[in-house]
Amino acid sequence: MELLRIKQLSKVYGGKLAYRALTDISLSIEKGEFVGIMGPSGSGKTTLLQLVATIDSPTTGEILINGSNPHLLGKNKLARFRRRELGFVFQDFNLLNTLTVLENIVLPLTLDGERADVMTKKAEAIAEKLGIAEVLNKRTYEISGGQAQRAAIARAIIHEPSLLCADEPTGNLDSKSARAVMELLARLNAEEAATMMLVTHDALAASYCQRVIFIKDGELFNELHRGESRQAFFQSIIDVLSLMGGGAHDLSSIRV
Ligand SMILES: Nc1ncnc2c1ncn2[C@@H]1O[C@H](COP(=O)(O)OP(=O)(O)OP(=O)(O)O)[C@@H](O)[C@H]1O
Repeated sequence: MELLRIKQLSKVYGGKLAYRALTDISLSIEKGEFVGIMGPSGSGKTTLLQLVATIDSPTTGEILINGSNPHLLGKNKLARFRRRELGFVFQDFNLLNTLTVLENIVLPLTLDGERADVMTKKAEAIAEKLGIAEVLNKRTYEISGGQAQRAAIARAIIHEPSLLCADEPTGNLDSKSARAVMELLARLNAEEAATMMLVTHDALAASYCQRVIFIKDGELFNELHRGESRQAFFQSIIDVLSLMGGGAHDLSSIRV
């Protein structure tokens, strides 16, 4: 079943000098798929994710999530759609540092008026699964980057969104924590059938996806499907990146 369909999407940023960031992108993502978006710096990856995440709106073209176009919703309905149907994970975690880890994780449910005991139970179950049960009562500045990103992932999935949007989720992590976060996302994808769209410039992170879509200068460039081996997939990703001139040379020595 198709979860996301993007039809002839284009984005032109306004301002004194108009800039065409995306041109005529069409693609679809099946329910339960884990898809990576890669491309050189400035190719339009974040723009694409922000349009899908309804953070920004397209200049032309259409985005359908579960068959409906969120960009046609009014302000209040859009806010509710975003809160219920989407989950977000960012490079800098975006946790609120005045709150505990537990309070951060239950935030999406708080906004929807869920009962406190129900929220705590859900948060504890998720924290257990994500290996952060022991830091639930800590403040966000008392935990490691890897734990912070796992807390952000817990917050992003606690309301079981239709689509998890992640923008460089491993960008601020050391390689060991980055790998742990990617293994976690892959496990959530496999076990919970969570649909995920991940923007990254990190070939190792992308190798955990089932499919990687490459964009260059705002246009679709190529697409790779993962076979049996993640290591072989990683190598194919590196090959496409170097074909694109994506600065893959500094990645080729990474251990996979
Ligand atoms: N709000 C904006 N106004 C004008 N131009 C923008 C805006 N946001 C992004 N751009 C431009 O659009 C292009 C695509 O940007 P985008 O952030 O989507 O690229 P990216 O592939 O995510 O890059 P990176 O890997 O460096 O994060 C860039 O040239 C950028 O300068």
